Amino acid sequence: MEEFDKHQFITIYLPAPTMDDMLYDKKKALLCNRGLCCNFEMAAVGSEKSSFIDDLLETARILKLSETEWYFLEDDEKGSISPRNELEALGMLYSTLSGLLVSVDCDQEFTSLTALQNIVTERLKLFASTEPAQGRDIENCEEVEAELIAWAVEQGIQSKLKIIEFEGFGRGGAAATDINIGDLVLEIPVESLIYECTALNSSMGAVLSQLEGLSGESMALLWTIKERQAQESKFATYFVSLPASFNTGLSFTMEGLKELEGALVFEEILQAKEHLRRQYDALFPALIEAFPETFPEQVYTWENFLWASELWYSNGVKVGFPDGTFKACLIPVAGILNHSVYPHITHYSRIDAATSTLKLHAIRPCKCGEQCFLSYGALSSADLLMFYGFVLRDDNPYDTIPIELDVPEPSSSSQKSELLSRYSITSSHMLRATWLCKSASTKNSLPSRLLAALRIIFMEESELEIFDENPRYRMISPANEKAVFEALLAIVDPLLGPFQNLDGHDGIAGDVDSCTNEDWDVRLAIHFKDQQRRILSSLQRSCIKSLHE
Ligand SMILES: C[S@@+](CC[C@H](N)C(=O)[O-])C[C@H]1O[C@@H](n2cnc3c(N)ncnc32)[C@H](O)[C@@H]1O
Repeated sequence: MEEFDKHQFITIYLPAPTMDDMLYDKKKALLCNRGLCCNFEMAAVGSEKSSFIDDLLETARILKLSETEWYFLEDDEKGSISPRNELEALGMLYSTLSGLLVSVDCDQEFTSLTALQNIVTERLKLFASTEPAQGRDIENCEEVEAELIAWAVEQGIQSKLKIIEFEGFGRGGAAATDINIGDLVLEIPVESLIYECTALNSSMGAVLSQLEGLSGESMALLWTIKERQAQESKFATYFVSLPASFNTGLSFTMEGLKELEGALVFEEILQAKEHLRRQYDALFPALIEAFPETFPEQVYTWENFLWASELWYSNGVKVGFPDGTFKACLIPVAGILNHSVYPHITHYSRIDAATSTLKLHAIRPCKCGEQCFLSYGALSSADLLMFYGFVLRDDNPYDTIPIELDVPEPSSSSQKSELLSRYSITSSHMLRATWLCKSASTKNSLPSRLLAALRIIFMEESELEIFDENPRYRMISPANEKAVFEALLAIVDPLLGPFQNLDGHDGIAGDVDSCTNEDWDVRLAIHFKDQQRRILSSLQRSCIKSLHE
C-alpha cells in the first residue's frame, strides 16, 4: 500500500453522456443548468460521505434518464425520479465504486470508498415495494416444478432460486439463499435458450429456412408449437411446466372486452387479436398442404398457435448475442420470475461470449425465501394487461397518457413560430397521475412542458409582443391561462368517460368480489378501469381547480 497523504483527494468519474445517447443534448443541458458534472473529488479524510453520495446520485439520476422521465422532470425536482431511474442510478454508483475499490492501493482510500459503497448498499436495501402481500409463500414446490429444477441442473443451468406459488402471482422464483448485490442469480448456457437458431438447428430447420419472409421470431414460434408435443424433446420438462392456458389480452372474452369498451386498450386488444388471426391465416393451411410432415394438421391448429403466441408474449425476452444482434428468447427457469416495479434483476443483458452463458445478476439484495422479482420494463398498465394479463396492485408509475396537440404550422414571419421553436414545442405530449409530480413550481402538478406548449398555442397577438419569459412556470395572462385549462379539460373529460361509473363517483368500478375464476378477464378489466379512472380523475380535478384559481 502507498503512503497516505492526509490532503489526498479521491476522484470519482461517472460515465458522461455519449453522442450515441438519444438524450445526449438533453442530459448535457440538464447537467449544465443544475451545475452538475461527472467528475467528483472527495477528500479521503473527514468528508461527509452521505451528502457526497447525494451529489453523486443527483448526477447519476440525470445520466440514467429515459425520454419519458425527462419529459416529466421539473426544474425544482431533485429527489428520486422513478423507481426504474433510482435503481439504475444506485446501480451505476455501486458498480463505479466497485471498479475503484479493486484498483486503489492506499488503505485510507480503500476505507473511504468502502464507506461510500456501504451507503449505496444501504440505500439499495431500502429500495423496496410497499406492497404488503408481496412474496407470501403459500405452497411448496409441486412435482412439475421439482422436475423443472432437476432438468435445469442437468442442462447446466446454475440457479439461486426455488420455485414457489405466490398468492396473486402464480408461481414465482424465491431466493433459495440470501442473495447479495451483484450476485449471480441465474446462469443459463446458450444451448438451453429457445430462439430462432433452436428452430433452424432442428429437424424443421431445412423447411423453415426456405420459407421466404418468415422472421426468426415466427420460426421460433412455429417450432414451439410442434416441440411442445414431442415427448422426446430436450425441452419436454420445460414445456410440461408451462401453464395449459395463458390469460393475456389475446384471450379476453367478449365479457372482458365489454368492460373495456371505449378505452384505448380495447382497440389495441382487438387489433392484436385480428393481427394474430391474419398471421395464422397467412401461414395455414398453406404450410400444412405444402409440408404435411413438418406441419401436421392436428398440431398446427388455431388454438395451439394462440397458446404459443401468448407464451412468447408473456415469457419472451430480447437477449443480446455476441454477434451484436438481439433475439427474442424463451429462457427456462428465468421464465418463472414475476415482474415488479421494485425488481431484484433488471437486465438480461447479453450472452457472455467467454462462457457462452446468459448471466442474471442481482442489482439489490433478496433475503432467503423472499420472492425475487424481475423488471419486464417500464411498462404501462395497458401493456401489462395486453401482453402479460395482469395489472399492478399498487399505482403504476409508468402509466402515461399520450396526447397530441394542434401546434400551428411554422411560418418564418410569425412571432408565435419563433416562440414555438425557441422553446422546442412539439405536438406530442403526455399526461400522468398528478400524485406522481413532486414539484412545487408546476401548476397543480401538471407537466410544465405541456403547459408551456398550450400557453404559447393560445397566446394572442398582443401578448406575443410583450411576453418574453419561459412559459413553463409563468402564466401569460389570466385569459390565456383559462384557455389552457379549458383545452386540457376538453382532452381529459372524454378520456375519463369510459372509466366513469354511471353515478359519476370515484369508487371501484363494478363488483370485483362477485367475479369467479372464470371471470379473470372481467376482474382484470375492472381493476384496470379503476386505476385509469383514478389517474384521469386526478387530472380532471387539477384542471378544474386551476380554472377556479
Ligand atoms: C414470465 S411468467 C412468470 C411466471 C408465472 N407467474 C407462472 O406461474 O408461470 C409471466 C406471467 O406471470 C404473471 N405475473 C408476472 N408478474 C406479475 C405480477 N406482478 N402480478 C401478477 N401476476 C404477475 C402473469 O400471469 C404473467 O403473464
